[in-house]
Amino acid sequence: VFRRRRAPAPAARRQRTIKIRDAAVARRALIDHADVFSNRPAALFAVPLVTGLRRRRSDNILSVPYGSLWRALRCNLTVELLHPTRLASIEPLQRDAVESLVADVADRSAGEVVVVRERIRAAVFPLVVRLCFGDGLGEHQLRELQRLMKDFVLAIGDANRFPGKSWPARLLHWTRLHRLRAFRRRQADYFLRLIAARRQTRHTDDGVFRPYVDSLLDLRVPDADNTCRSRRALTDDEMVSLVSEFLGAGTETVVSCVEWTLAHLVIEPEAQDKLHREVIDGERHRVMLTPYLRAVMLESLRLHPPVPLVMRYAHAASPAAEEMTGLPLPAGGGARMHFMVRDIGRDGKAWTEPNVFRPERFMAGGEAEGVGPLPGPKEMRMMPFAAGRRSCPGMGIGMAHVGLIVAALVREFEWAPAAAARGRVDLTELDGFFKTMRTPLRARATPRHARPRYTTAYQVVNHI
Ligand code: HEM
Repeated sequence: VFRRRRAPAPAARRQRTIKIRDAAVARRALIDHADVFSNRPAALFAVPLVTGLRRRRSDNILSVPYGSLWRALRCNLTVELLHPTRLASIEPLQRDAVESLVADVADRSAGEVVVVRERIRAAVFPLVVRLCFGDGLGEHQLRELQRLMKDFVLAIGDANRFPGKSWPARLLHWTRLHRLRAFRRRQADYFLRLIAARRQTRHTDDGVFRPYVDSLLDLRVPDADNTCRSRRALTDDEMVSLVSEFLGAGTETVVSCVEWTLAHLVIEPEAQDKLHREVIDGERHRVMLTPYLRAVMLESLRLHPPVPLVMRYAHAASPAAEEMTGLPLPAGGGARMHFMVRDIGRDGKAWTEPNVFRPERFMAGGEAEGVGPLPGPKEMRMMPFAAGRRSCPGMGIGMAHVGLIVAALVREFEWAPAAAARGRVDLTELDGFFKTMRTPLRARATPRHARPRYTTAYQVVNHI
């Protein structure tokens, strides 16, 4: 029996993954050597399977290589929607979402168990859809969008488990492949129909803010030669990927962060009481992001960053990369860098009792006084929104959404574990597309007032 020997993989194709758990090393790479560490690996997910395209990258901000196209897309999102000066115009939409959430929970009979994740998603998703498409989508369209986004997350998971991209694998699993591609077509068709409708109506909309899709329709990005000499409109594929990214990133990160935060407040009634007192007091002074609320959110993000792993691709040719990691990178091959966000936030060398939920560490006089959601100019202790040029542009709006929701839920209800859980909350993490709770949080919400007081007069634009 003859078996052909396998030729060793050429050096240029061999890739090595380096895991980084040290905040100082991560800071040096992502901030000091940003030129080297501003690209993600080409195949973040099994993109060709999900997109059905003969491309290795998707077309969204997260995936495009560092360069003029990325700059144009990111700048558009930031300037048009996420910049702190835009938060004031988004506030009425946030308030609608919070009011509908409070009404939704209050509608349940006192003491009824609430599956927290489902209720939060039901309030946040319509908000994100309004930010994306503006007003005017009906209940039916909203439900269809929600179903597509749920299927999208499942499709990514399925594609990542796909047994290979070779032709035999494709033939053997053609039904799965067919399903994935059909899904992508369905998603694209539906998004493009909504985008086309928006193209017709956007000039007659006198809303206070400009939805994301309007800005994408007007955007002109650098042409294929990657210089800024000629510009073009976005393709349909790009529009679909960007809308999908906006709906997914804008919803699931916030849902995950609120669920984890509430889980800790359910376990620790003293922290919940303290937060309740402070929220009431803050309301009197028309301040939303009070110090303890901010501390609770940061502590939750430190322990449970919704994106637990940040990936980068560093080219081998760079001496900076070698110097930074202290590891010889494979000649010609480059290396994948995995920045372990969750491990950095729980590093025993940087944090006392790192696995304990203790918001006080972020308060005045605490060990992490002055630490914020993004790394400071000199020191980095945690990175829930990553760091450097490709850090999260949605940090401000994400923190504002989470803060408003947590404040309203604690102001209106007293939260306790579901009786069936015998007072226990399972904090086991599930590694998926985002880091979520393995068992969705189920809690009892007892109204604190005879009738919920939905309307608030917060100033959202507030020191995040
Ligand atoms: C609590 C909320 C959020 C958290 C914890 C979070 C976290 C992150 C992290 C860690 C990254 C970096 C990923 C990497 O480098 O591989 C990221 C990137 C990104 N996030 Fe967020 N995010 C949140 C909310 C949002 C929101 C609300 C939006 C938009 C509406 C958003 C849009 C994006 C985009 C477009 C990127 C890619 C940036 C780039 O490559 O330049 N995120 N986010």
